[in-house]
Amino acid sequence: MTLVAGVDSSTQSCKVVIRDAETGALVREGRAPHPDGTEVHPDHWWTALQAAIEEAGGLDDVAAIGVAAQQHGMVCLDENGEVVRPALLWNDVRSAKAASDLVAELGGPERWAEAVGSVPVASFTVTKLRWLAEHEPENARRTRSVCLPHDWLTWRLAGRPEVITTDRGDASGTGYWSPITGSYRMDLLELAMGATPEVPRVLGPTERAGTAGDAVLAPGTGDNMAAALGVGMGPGDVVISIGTSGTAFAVSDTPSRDPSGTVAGFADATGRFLPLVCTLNAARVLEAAARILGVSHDRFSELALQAPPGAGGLVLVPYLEGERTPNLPDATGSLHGLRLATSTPAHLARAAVEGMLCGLADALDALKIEPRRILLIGGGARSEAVRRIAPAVFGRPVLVPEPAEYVANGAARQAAWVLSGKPEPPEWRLGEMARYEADPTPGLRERYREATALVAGGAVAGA
Ligand SMILES: Nc1ncnc2c1ncn2[C@@H]1O[C@H](COP(=O)(O)OP(=O)(O)O)[C@@H](O)[C@H]1O
Ligand SMILES: O=C(CO)[C@@H](O)[C@H](O)COP(=O)(O)O
Repeated sequence: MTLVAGVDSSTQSCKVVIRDAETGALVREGRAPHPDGTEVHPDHWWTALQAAIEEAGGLDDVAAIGVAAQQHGMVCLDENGEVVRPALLWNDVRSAKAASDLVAELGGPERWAEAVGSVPVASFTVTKLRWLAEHEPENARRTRSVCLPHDWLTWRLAGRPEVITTDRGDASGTGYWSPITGSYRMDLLELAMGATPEVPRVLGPTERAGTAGDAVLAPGTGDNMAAALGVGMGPGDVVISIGTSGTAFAVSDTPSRDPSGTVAGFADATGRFLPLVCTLNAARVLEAAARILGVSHDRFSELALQAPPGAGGLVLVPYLEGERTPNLPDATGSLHGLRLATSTPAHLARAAVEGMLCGLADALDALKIEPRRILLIGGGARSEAVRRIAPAVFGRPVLVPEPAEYVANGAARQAAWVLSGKPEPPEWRLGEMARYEADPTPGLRERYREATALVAGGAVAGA
Protein backbone atom coordinates (compact mmCIF):
# COMPACT_ATOMS: atom_id res chain seq x y z
CA MET A 1 0.00 0.00 0.00
CA THR A 2 1.34 3.47 -0.92
CA LEU A 3 0.75 6.00 1.84
CA VAL A 4 0.31 9.76 1.59
CA ALA A 5 0.12 12.38 4.35
CA GLY A 6 -2.04 15.47 4.56
CA VAL A 7 -1.47 18.34 6.98
CA ASP A 8 -3.97 20.96 8.14
CA SER A 9 -2.13 23.72 9.99
CA SER A 10 -5.22 25.76 10.83
CA THR A 11 -5.87 28.49 13.33
CA GLN A 12 -6.41 26.42 16.46
CA SER A 13 -4.43 23.25 15.78
CA CYS A 14 -2.35 21.13 13.45
CA LYS A 15 -3.80 17.87 12.17
CA VAL A 16 -2.02 15.15 10.23
CA VAL A 17 -3.73 12.27 8.41
CA ILE A 18 -2.02 9.35 6.73
CA ARG A 19 -4.09 7.67 4.05
CA ASP A 20 -3.93 4.99 1.39
CA ALA A 21 -3.05 6.86 -1.81
CA GLU A 22 -5.33 4.71 -3.92
CA THR A 23 -8.53 4.47 -1.87
CA GLY A 24 -8.12 7.32 0.59
CA ALA A 25 -8.70 4.96 3.55
CA LEU A 26 -7.48 6.45 6.84
CA VAL A 27 -4.45 4.63 8.23
CA ARG A 28 -3.22 6.85 11.08
CA GLU A 29 -3.68 10.41 12.37
CA GLY A 30 -2.37 12.91 14.90
CA ARG A 31 -2.99 16.44 16.12
CA ALA A 32 -1.46 19.13 18.33
CA PRO A 33 -2.76 22.51 19.51
CA HIS A 34 -1.59 25.94 18.33
CA PRO A 35 -1.24 28.84 20.75
CA ASP A 36 -4.13 31.28 21.13
CA GLY A 37 -3.99 34.76 19.68
CA THR A 38 -3.98 36.48 16.31
CA GLU A 39 -0.20 36.89 16.23
CA VAL A 40 1.78 33.64 16.32
CA HIS A 41 5.46 32.87 15.74
CA PRO A 42 5.69 30.30 12.91
CA ASP A 43 8.01 28.18 15.09
CA HIS A 44 4.87 27.20 17.04
CA TRP A 45 3.35 25.78 13.84
CA TRP A 46 6.52 23.82 13.24
CA THR A 47 6.55 22.42 16.81
CA ALA A 48 2.86 21.48 16.56
CA LEU A 49 3.48 19.84 13.16
CA GLN A 50 6.28 17.73 14.61
CA ALA A 51 4.06 16.68 17.55
CA ALA A 52 1.14 15.83 15.23
CA ILE A 53 3.44 13.83 12.93
CA GLU A 54 4.78 11.91 15.92
CA GLU A 55 1.26 11.16 17.16
CA ALA A 56 0.44 9.97 13.63
CA GLY A 57 3.31 7.46 13.83
CA GLY A 58 5.84 9.40 11.75
CA LEU A 59 6.25 9.89 8.02
CA ASP A 60 9.00 7.33 7.26
CA ASP A 61 6.68 5.10 5.21
CA VAL A 62 4.90 7.98 3.44
CA ALA A 63 5.50 8.56 -0.29
CA ALA A 64 4.10 12.09 -0.58
CA ILE A 65 3.02 14.93 1.72
CA GLY A 66 0.62 17.83 1.12
CA VAL A 67 0.46 20.80 3.48
CA ALA A 68 -2.65 22.95 3.79
CA ALA A 69 -2.85 25.84 6.23
CA GLN A 70 -4.86 28.85 7.34
CA GLN A 71 -4.88 31.45 4.55
CA HIS A 72 -3.43 34.97 4.44
CA GLY A 73 -1.01 34.87 7.46
CA MET A 74 1.96 37.22 6.97
CA VAL A 75 5.28 35.39 7.37
CA CYS A 76 8.24 37.75 6.92
CA LEU A 77 11.75 36.31 6.50
CA ASP A 78 15.11 38.12 6.66
CA GLU A 79 18.15 37.63 4.44
CA ASN A 80 19.07 34.44 6.32
CA GLY A 81 15.58 32.97 6.08
CA GLU A 82 14.86 33.71 9.75
CA VAL A 83 11.41 34.88 10.84
CA VAL A 84 11.43 38.67 11.29
CA ARG A 85 8.45 38.89 13.68
CA PRO A 86 5.50 36.70 14.72
CA ALA A 87 3.04 36.16 11.85
CA LEU A 88 -0.11 38.29 11.79
CA LEU A 89 -2.95 35.86 11.18
CA TRP A 90 -6.02 36.14 8.93
CA ASN A 91 -8.16 37.09 11.95
CA ASP A 92 -5.91 39.91 13.17
CA VAL A 93 -7.79 43.13 12.45
CA ARG A 94 -5.10 45.70 13.27
CA SER A 95 -4.59 46.33 9.54
CA ALA A 96 -8.21 47.45 8.98
CA LYS A 97 -7.19 51.07 8.42
CA ALA A 98 -4.36 49.96 6.13
CA ALA A 99 -6.99 48.06 4.12
CA SER A 100 -9.26 51.07 3.67
CA ASP A 101 -6.26 53.28 2.83
CA LEU A 102 -5.07 50.81 0.18
CA VAL A 103 -8.54 50.54 -1.33
CA ALA A 104 -8.71 54.34 -1.64
CA GLU A 105 -5.15 54.69 -2.96
CA LEU A 106 -5.75 52.33 -5.89
CA GLY A 107 -8.89 54.22 -6.84
CA GLY A 108 -11.64 52.25 -5.09
CA PRO A 109 -12.96 48.72 -4.59
CA GLU A 110 -13.69 48.14 -8.30
CA ARG A 111 -10.02 48.61 -9.12
CA TRP A 112 -9.00 45.97 -6.58
CA ALA A 113 -11.67 43.50 -7.69
CA GLU A 114 -10.46 43.92 -11.26
CA ALA A 115 -6.78 43.66 -10.30
CA VAL A 116 -6.79 40.63 -7.96
CA GLY A 117 -10.38 39.35 -7.82
CA SER A 118 -10.90 40.57 -4.23
CA VAL A 119 -11.24 43.83 -2.34
CA PRO A 120 -8.76 43.64 0.55
CA VAL A 121 -9.98 43.77 4.14
CA ALA A 122 -7.79 43.33 7.22
CA SER A 123 -7.44 39.59 6.60
CA PHE A 124 -5.49 39.97 3.37
CA THR A 125 -1.69 39.75 3.52
CA VAL A 126 -1.24 42.94 1.50
CA THR A 127 -2.88 45.01 4.26
CA LYS A 128 -0.69 43.41 6.93
CA LEU A 129 2.39 44.40 4.95
CA ARG A 130 1.16 48.01 4.81
CA TRP A 131 0.62 47.88 8.58
CA LEU A 132 4.17 46.55 9.01
CA ALA A 133 5.67 49.29 6.84
CA GLU A 134 3.81 51.96 8.81
CA HIS A 135 4.20 50.65 12.34
CA GLU A 136 7.41 48.60 12.30
CA PRO A 137 9.56 50.14 9.55
CA GLU A 138 12.69 48.40 10.84
CA ASN A 139 11.00 44.98 10.53
CA ALA A 140 9.73 45.94 7.07
CA ARG A 141 13.27 46.93 6.06
CA ARG A 142 14.64 43.56 7.28
CA THR A 143 11.99 41.62 5.32
CA ARG A 144 13.75 40.02 2.36
CA SER A 145 10.90 37.65 1.44
CA VAL A 146 7.28 37.20 2.40
CA CYS A 147 5.23 34.01 2.31
CA LEU A 148 2.16 32.30 3.80
CA PRO A 149 1.79 29.63 6.51
CA HIS A 150 1.55 26.67 4.09
CA ASP A 151 4.44 28.02 2.00
CA TRP A 152 6.64 28.32 5.07
CA LEU A 153 5.83 24.84 6.44
CA THR A 154 6.40 23.24 3.03
CA TRP A 155 9.71 25.10 2.73
CA ARG A 156 10.74 23.90 6.22
CA LEU A 157 9.81 20.30 5.38
CA ALA A 158 11.91 20.61 2.20
CA GLY A 159 14.92 21.61 4.32
CA ARG A 160 14.83 25.37 3.61
CA PRO A 161 15.79 25.28 -0.09
CA GLU A 162 16.77 28.40 -2.05
CA VAL A 163 13.29 28.93 -3.51
CA ILE A 164 10.05 29.15 -1.51
CA THR A 165 6.94 27.91 -3.32
CA THR A 166 3.19 28.42 -3.04
CA ASP A 167 0.14 27.47 -5.10
CA ARG A 168 -2.60 29.39 -6.93
CA GLY A 169 -5.14 28.94 -4.13
CA ASP A 170 -3.10 30.41 -1.31
CA ALA A 171 -1.46 33.05 -3.54
CA SER A 172 -4.94 34.35 -4.39
CA GLY A 173 -5.43 35.39 -0.75
CA THR A 174 -2.42 37.68 -0.64
CA GLY A 175 -3.91 40.65 -2.50
CA TYR A 176 -0.82 40.84 -4.76
CA TRP A 177 -1.38 37.81 -6.98
CA SER A 178 -4.18 37.77 -9.49
CA PRO A 179 -6.17 34.59 -10.11
CA ILE A 180 -7.59 36.37 -13.17
CA THR A 181 -4.22 36.70 -14.94
CA GLY A 182 -2.32 34.04 -12.97
CA SER A 183 0.49 36.45 -12.15
CA TYR A 184 1.86 38.59 -9.34
CA ARG A 185 1.00 42.28 -9.10
CA MET A 186 4.31 43.48 -7.72
CA ASP A 187 3.04 47.04 -8.14
CA LEU A 188 0.45 46.34 -5.42
CA LEU A 189 3.13 44.92 -3.12
CA GLU A 190 5.15 48.08 -3.78
CA LEU A 191 2.05 50.19 -3.08
CA ALA A 192 1.60 48.40 0.26
CA MET A 193 5.18 48.32 1.48
CA GLY A 194 7.13 50.79 -0.56
CA ALA A 195 9.36 47.81 -1.37
CA THR A 196 9.16 44.52 -3.25
CA PRO A 197 10.38 41.61 -1.13
CA GLU A 198 10.80 38.24 -2.82
CA VAL A 199 7.59 36.23 -3.20
CA PRO A 200 7.16 32.45 -3.58
CA ARG A 201 7.11 30.73 -6.95
CA VAL A 202 3.50 29.76 -7.76
CA LEU A 203 3.24 26.05 -8.58
CA GLY A 204 0.56 24.41 -10.70
CA PRO A 205 -1.93 21.99 -9.05
CA THR A 206 0.32 18.91 -9.38
CA GLU A 207 3.76 20.47 -9.53
CA ARG A 208 6.21 19.17 -6.95
CA ALA A 209 7.48 21.56 -4.28
CA GLY A 210 10.52 19.38 -3.52
CA THR A 211 11.14 16.43 -1.21
CA ALA A 212 11.11 15.83 2.52
CA GLY A 213 13.46 12.90 3.05
CA ASP A 214 12.22 10.30 0.56
CA ALA A 215 8.72 11.78 0.33
CA VAL A 216 7.56 14.01 -2.52
CA LEU A 217 6.14 17.38 -1.44
CA ALA A 218 2.91 18.45 -3.11
CA PRO A 219 2.38 22.16 -3.76
CA GLY A 220 0.01 22.42 -0.77
CA THR A 221 -2.68 25.11 -0.58
CA GLY A 222 -4.89 27.21 1.66
CA ASP A 223 -7.17 25.37 4.08
CA ASN A 224 -10.44 26.20 2.28
CA MET A 225 -9.02 25.08 -1.07
CA ALA A 226 -7.88 21.85 0.56
CA ALA A 227 -11.33 21.32 2.09
CA ALA A 228 -12.81 21.63 -1.42
CA LEU A 229 -10.50 18.82 -2.54
CA GLY A 230 -11.20 16.85 0.63
CA VAL A 231 -14.94 16.66 0.05
CA GLY A 232 -14.57 16.33 -3.75
CA MET A 233 -16.65 19.44 -4.53
CA GLY A 234 -18.39 19.52 -7.89
CA PRO A 235 -20.38 22.16 -9.79
CA GLY A 236 -23.34 23.41 -7.75
CA ASP A 237 -21.92 22.28 -4.41
CA VAL A 238 -21.53 24.82 -1.64
CA VAL A 239 -19.39 23.97 1.36
CA ILE A 240 -20.09 25.73 4.63
CA SER A 241 -17.19 25.30 7.00
CA ILE A 242 -17.63 26.12 10.68
CA GLY A 243 -14.11 26.32 12.09
CA THR A 244 -12.50 29.33 13.74
CA SER A 245 -13.68 31.13 10.61
CA GLY A 246 -17.02 30.54 9.01
CA THR A 247 -16.73 30.11 5.25
CA ALA A 248 -19.13 29.49 2.39
CA PHE A 249 -17.61 28.62 -0.97
CA ALA A 250 -18.25 27.10 -4.36
CA VAL A 251 -16.07 25.93 -7.26
CA SER A 252 -16.25 27.82 -10.52
CA ASP A 253 -14.68 27.62 -13.98
CA THR A 254 -14.40 31.38 -14.20
CA PRO A 255 -12.79 33.92 -11.85
CA SER A 256 -15.05 36.22 -9.85
CA ARG A 257 -14.59 39.93 -9.10
CA ASP A 258 -17.08 41.26 -6.53
CA PRO A 259 -16.53 45.02 -6.11
CA SER A 260 -18.68 45.01 -2.95
CA GLY A 261 -15.86 43.00 -1.34
CA THR A 262 -18.25 40.41 0.11
CA VAL A 263 -17.11 37.53 -2.10
CA ALA A 264 -13.37 36.91 -2.30
CA GLY A 265 -12.41 35.76 -5.79
CA PHE A 266 -9.93 33.04 -4.86
CA ALA A 267 -8.37 30.37 -7.05
CA ASP A 268 -8.79 26.71 -6.05
CA ALA A 269 -6.25 23.88 -5.91
CA THR A 270 -7.28 22.20 -9.18
CA GLY A 271 -6.75 25.00 -11.70
CA ARG A 272 -10.25 26.45 -11.26
CA PHE A 273 -11.65 29.15 -8.97
CA LEU A 274 -13.17 29.31 -5.49
CA PRO A 275 -15.46 32.27 -4.78
CA LEU A 276 -15.63 32.43 -0.98
CA VAL A 277 -17.28 34.45 1.77
CA CYS A 278 -15.61 34.39 5.19
CA THR A 279 -16.79 35.45 8.64
CA LEU A 280 -14.51 35.89 11.64
CA ASN A 281 -17.01 34.35 14.05
CA ALA A 282 -18.02 30.71 13.83
CA ALA A 283 -17.19 27.76 16.13
CA ARG A 284 -15.79 30.04 18.81
CA VAL A 285 -19.18 31.72 19.20
CA LEU A 286 -20.53 28.35 20.34
CA GLU A 287 -17.48 27.87 22.54
CA ALA A 288 -17.94 31.33 24.11
CA ALA A 289 -21.65 30.80 24.79
CA ALA A 290 -20.97 27.36 26.27
CA ARG A 291 -18.33 28.95 28.51
CA ILE A 292 -20.77 31.61 29.72
CA LEU A 293 -23.24 28.84 30.53
CA GLY A 294 -20.53 26.67 32.12
CA VAL A 295 -21.43 23.61 30.00
CA SER A 296 -19.74 21.16 27.63
CA HIS A 297 -20.28 21.15 23.84
CA ASP A 298 -22.75 18.27 24.17
CA ARG A 299 -24.79 19.89 26.92
CA PHE A 300 -24.75 23.18 25.02
CA SER A 301 -26.20 21.43 22.00
CA GLU A 302 -28.95 19.83 24.13
CA LEU A 303 -29.82 23.22 25.61
CA ALA A 304 -30.00 24.90 22.18
CA LEU A 305 -32.38 22.22 20.97
CA GLN A 306 -34.64 22.68 24.04
CA ALA A 307 -35.47 26.29 23.14
CA PRO A 308 -38.07 27.05 20.45
CA PRO A 309 -36.97 28.02 16.89
CA GLY A 310 -36.19 31.73 16.91
CA ALA A 311 -35.29 31.58 20.63
CA GLY A 312 -38.42 33.55 21.53
CA GLY A 313 -37.06 36.63 19.73
CA LEU A 314 -33.66 36.60 21.47
CA VAL A 315 -30.97 37.48 18.90
CA LEU A 316 -27.24 37.13 19.44
CA VAL A 317 -25.12 39.24 17.09
CA PRO A 318 -21.98 37.10 16.96
CA TYR A 319 -19.29 39.73 16.21
CA LEU A 320 -17.09 38.60 19.13
CA GLU A 321 -13.84 39.14 17.17
CA GLY A 322 -15.02 42.16 15.20
CA GLU A 323 -16.28 41.04 11.78
CA ARG A 324 -14.94 40.65 8.28
CA THR A 325 -18.21 40.07 6.40
CA PRO A 326 -19.74 42.59 6.84
CA ASN A 327 -16.52 44.58 7.17
CA LEU A 328 -16.84 45.76 10.80
CA PRO A 329 -13.43 45.11 12.34
CA ASP A 330 -14.21 47.03 15.53
CA ALA A 331 -17.70 45.65 16.14
CA THR A 332 -18.51 43.60 19.24
CA GLY A 333 -21.13 40.99 19.97
CA SER A 334 -24.48 41.84 21.51
CA LEU A 335 -27.77 40.36 22.68
CA HIS A 336 -31.07 41.82 21.50
CA GLY A 337 -34.67 41.19 22.50
CA LEU A 338 -33.96 39.87 25.99
CA ARG A 339 -37.11 39.32 28.07
CA LEU A 340 -37.79 37.55 31.35
CA ALA A 341 -39.17 34.60 29.43
CA THR A 342 -36.06 34.29 27.26
CA SER A 343 -33.59 34.68 30.13
CA THR A 344 -32.78 30.99 30.21
CA PRO A 345 -29.66 28.97 29.31
CA ALA A 346 -31.60 27.21 26.54
CA HIS A 347 -32.67 30.48 24.86
CA LEU A 348 -29.13 31.86 25.04
CA ALA A 349 -27.69 28.65 23.57
CA ARG A 350 -30.21 28.66 20.73
CA ALA A 351 -29.63 32.38 20.02
CA ALA A 352 -25.87 31.75 19.79
CA VAL A 353 -26.32 28.90 17.29
CA GLU A 354 -28.89 30.86 15.27
CA GLY A 355 -26.85 34.10 15.28
CA MET A 356 -23.73 32.32 14.07
CA LEU A 357 -25.72 30.49 11.37
CA CYS A 358 -27.50 33.69 10.25
CA GLY A 359 -24.06 35.17 9.47
CA LEU A 360 -23.35 32.10 7.34
CA ALA A 361 -26.78 32.27 5.68
CA ASP A 362 -25.86 35.80 4.56
CA ALA A 363 -22.56 34.40 3.27
CA LEU A 364 -24.42 31.70 1.34
CA ASP A 365 -26.77 34.27 -0.21
CA ALA A 366 -23.83 36.47 -1.21
CA LEU A 367 -22.44 33.66 -3.40
CA LYS A 368 -25.55 34.17 -5.56
CA ILE A 369 -25.83 30.56 -6.69
CA GLU A 370 -28.67 28.13 -6.25
CA PRO A 371 -26.83 25.31 -4.50
CA ARG A 372 -27.35 21.74 -5.67
CA ARG A 373 -26.04 20.53 -2.30
CA ILE A 374 -24.89 22.28 0.87
CA LEU A 375 -22.19 20.38 2.75
CA LEU A 376 -21.48 21.28 6.37
CA ILE A 377 -17.95 20.64 7.68
CA GLY A 378 -15.48 21.93 10.33
CA GLY A 379 -15.35 21.52 14.10
CA GLY A 380 -18.69 23.30 14.60
CA ALA A 381 -20.46 20.78 12.37
CA ARG A 382 -19.84 18.20 15.09
CA SER A 383 -22.60 19.93 17.09
CA GLU A 384 -26.00 18.23 16.72
CA ALA A 385 -27.70 21.58 17.38
CA VAL A 386 -25.80 23.17 14.49
CA ARG A 387 -26.72 20.29 12.17
CA ARG A 388 -30.41 20.47 13.06
CA ILE A 389 -30.76 24.24 13.16
CA ALA A 390 -28.73 24.96 9.99
CA PRO A 391 -31.49 23.89 7.53
CA ALA A 392 -34.02 26.03 9.45
CA VAL A 393 -31.77 29.09 9.08
CA PHE A 394 -30.58 28.44 5.52
CA GLY A 395 -34.07 27.48 4.35
CA ARG A 396 -32.54 24.44 2.58
CA PRO A 397 -31.50 20.91 3.55
CA VAL A 398 -27.87 20.36 4.51
CA LEU A 399 -25.65 17.31 4.11
CA VAL A 400 -23.16 16.48 6.81
CA PRO A 401 -20.29 14.18 5.85
CA GLU A 402 -18.95 11.95 8.60
CA PRO A 403 -16.89 14.00 11.08
CA ALA A 404 -13.33 14.02 9.73
CA GLU A 405 -10.48 16.38 8.99
CA TYR A 406 -11.48 17.41 5.47
CA VAL A 407 -8.73 20.02 5.08
CA ALA A 408 -6.03 17.47 5.93
CA ASN A 409 -7.81 14.91 3.74
CA GLY A 410 -7.73 17.34 0.80
CA ALA A 411 -4.02 17.94 1.33
CA ALA A 412 -3.47 14.15 1.37
CA ARG A 413 -5.55 13.77 -1.80
CA GLN A 414 -3.44 16.46 -3.47
CA ALA A 415 -0.32 14.48 -2.45
CA ALA A 416 -1.81 11.30 -3.98
CA TRP A 417 -2.68 13.27 -7.14
CA VAL A 418 0.90 14.55 -7.46
CA LEU A 419 2.22 10.98 -7.07
CA SER A 420 -0.20 9.56 -9.63
CA GLY A 421 0.82 11.94 -12.43
CA LYS A 422 -2.78 11.74 -13.74
CA PRO A 423 -4.81 14.68 -15.04
CA GLU A 424 -7.49 14.34 -12.31
CA PRO A 425 -7.17 13.69 -8.56
CA PRO A 426 -7.80 10.10 -7.43
CA GLU A 427 -11.42 9.12 -6.70
CA TRP A 428 -11.71 8.88 -2.93
CA ARG A 429 -15.14 7.91 -1.64
CA LEU A 430 -16.60 10.45 0.77
CA GLY A 431 -18.85 7.92 2.49
CA GLU A 432 -22.42 8.34 3.64
CA MET A 433 -23.65 11.82 4.42
CA ALA A 434 -26.39 12.57 6.93
CA ARG A 435 -29.19 14.72 5.50
CA TYR A 436 -30.83 17.30 7.76
CA GLU A 437 -34.07 19.10 6.89
CA ALA A 438 -36.21 21.58 8.81
CA ASP A 439 -38.90 24.17 8.21
CA PRO A 440 -37.49 27.69 7.85
CA THR A 441 -37.81 29.64 11.10
CA PRO A 442 -40.27 32.52 10.46
CA GLY A 443 -38.89 36.02 11.00
CA LEU A 444 -35.48 34.84 12.24
CA ARG A 445 -33.32 36.35 9.52
CA GLU A 446 -35.30 39.62 9.55
CA ARG A 447 -34.75 39.95 13.33
CA TYR A 448 -31.06 39.17 12.82
CA ARG A 449 -30.84 41.82 10.08
CA GLU A 450 -32.46 44.41 12.36
CA ALA A 451 -30.11 43.60 15.22
CA THR A 452 -26.97 43.67 13.04
CA ALA A 453 -28.07 46.99 11.52
CA LEU A 454 -28.05 48.48 15.04
CA VAL A 455 -24.52 47.17 15.61
CA ALA A 456 -23.26 48.25 12.18
CA GLY A 457 -24.62 51.74 12.80
CA GLY A 458 -22.46 52.06 15.91
CA ALA A 459 -19.24 50.73 14.37
CA VAL A 460 -17.15 52.34 11.67
CA ALA A 461 -16.47 49.97 8.81
CA GLY A 462 -12.81 49.85 7.92
CA ALA A 463 -11.86 52.26 10.74
N1 LIG B 1 -19.13 19.14 19.30
C1 LIG B 1 -18.79 20.39 19.05
N2 LIG B 1 -19.70 21.39 19.16
C2 LIG B 1 -19.37 22.68 18.90
N3 LIG B 1 -18.14 23.08 18.54
C3 LIG B 1 -17.18 22.15 18.45
C4 LIG B 1 -17.44 20.76 18.68
N4 LIG B 1 -16.28 20.08 18.49
C5 LIG B 1 -15.34 21.01 18.15
N5 LIG B 1 -15.89 22.24 18.14
C6 LIG B 1 -15.19 23.53 17.87
O1 LIG B 1 -14.59 23.50 16.59
C7 LIG B 1 -13.47 24.40 16.59
C8 LIG B 1 -12.33 23.74 15.87
O2 LIG B 1 -12.73 23.45 14.57
P1 LIG B 1 -11.70 23.34 13.39
O3 LIG B 1 -12.49 23.18 12.14
O4 LIG B 1 -10.69 22.31 13.71
O5 LIG B 1 -11.03 24.79 13.47
P2 LIG B 1 -9.73 25.39 12.78
O6 LIG B 1 -9.54 24.59 11.53
O7 LIG B 1 -10.07 26.81 12.53
O8 LIG B 1 -8.57 25.28 13.74
C9 LIG B 1 -13.17 24.75 18.03
O9 LIG B 1 -13.55 26.10 18.26
C10 LIG B 1 -14.04 23.78 18.82
O10 LIG B 1 -14.50 24.35 20.04
O1 LIG C 1 -9.28 33.77 6.10
C1 LIG C 1 -9.88 32.75 5.80
C2 LIG C 1 -10.46 32.56 4.44
O2 LIG C 1 -10.28 33.68 3.61
C3 LIG C 1 -10.02 31.67 6.84
O3 LIG C 1 -10.92 30.67 6.43
C4 LIG C 1 -8.65 31.11 7.20
O4 LIG C 1 -8.16 30.34 6.11
C5 LIG C 1 -8.65 30.34 8.51
O5 LIG C 1 -9.38 29.18 8.46
P1 LIG C 1 -9.76 28.19 9.70
O6 LIG C 1 -8.60 28.12 10.63
O7 LIG C 1 -10.98 28.76 10.31
O8 LIG C 1 -10.02 26.89 9.01
